[in-house]
Amino acid sequence: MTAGRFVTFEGGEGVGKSTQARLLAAALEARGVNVVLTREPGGTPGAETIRNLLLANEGNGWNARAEALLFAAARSDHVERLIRPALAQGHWVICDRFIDSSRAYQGGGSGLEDHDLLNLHAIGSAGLLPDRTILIEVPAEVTAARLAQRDGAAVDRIGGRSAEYHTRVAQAFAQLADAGPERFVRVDGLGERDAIHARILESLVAMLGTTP
Ligand SMILES: Nc1ncnc2c1ncn2[C@@H]1O[C@H](COP(=O)(O)OP(=O)(O)OP(=O)(O)O)[C@@H](O)[C@H]1O
Ligand SMILES: Cc1cn([C@H]2C[C@H](O)[C@@H](COP(=O)(O)O)O2)c(=O)[nH]c1=O
Repeated sequence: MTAGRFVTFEGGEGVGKSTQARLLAAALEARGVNVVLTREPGGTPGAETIRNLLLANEGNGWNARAEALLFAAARSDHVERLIRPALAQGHWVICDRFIDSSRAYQGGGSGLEDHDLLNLHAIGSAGLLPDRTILIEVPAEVTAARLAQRDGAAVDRIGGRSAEYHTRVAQAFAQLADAGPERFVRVDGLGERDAIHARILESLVAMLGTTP
């Protein structure tokens, strides 16, 4: 049996990651590919519990290092119990956020060092990296309107941070993509959902071994 493929979606809040992850999963399943669609933080019962600890607005929250440790712990459980077994069975794993979110949010946004975050990932998840990472980029004023329509006034602990914080996150994502063109694909998330989906599928043709 061939090993599966691991594709992640990254980007700021409301850029369309979940929408595009679902469209990609459906397109792959229609081609007969076994797909596991999952998300971070979360994807296993333990990691979903940690998600609630991280994102709930109740309580005092976490300092940046504690936050990074909690994301790494959630990821460790997710990788060990869901992602690696699925890949070993030849499934494609499509994950809505992964290690690059820690590098962009806890690194770019909160100021932790990239090598420290990669060390945590080495300890927690043996450094597993995706085969392909789709970075979706949308201007902040557009995502603000989308999120207002989707969530109203509700924001979680990290989504509710300042505009400056989220600008640093977006810049960090762009820098990661520029530094890793062999893994990252940068996708313009403006426009029709289906047109964006078509561009993403096109970028995965070589991995699929067929035309889109
Ligand atoms: N291309 C698009 N054009 C307009 N609206 C879109 C587009 N793609 C997604 N949306 C809408 O924007 C909102 C955010 O999309 P989605 O939930 O997929 O983003 P996300 O990046 O996963 O967000 P978050 O990080 O907050 O979970 C949703 O209401 C979705 O229906
Ligand atoms: C994996 C991961 C996530 N985050 C942040 C990014 C978002 O604000 C939330 C997740 O919410 P979503 O609606 O599911 O996108 O968590 C982070 O800061 N660091 C991470 O590693």
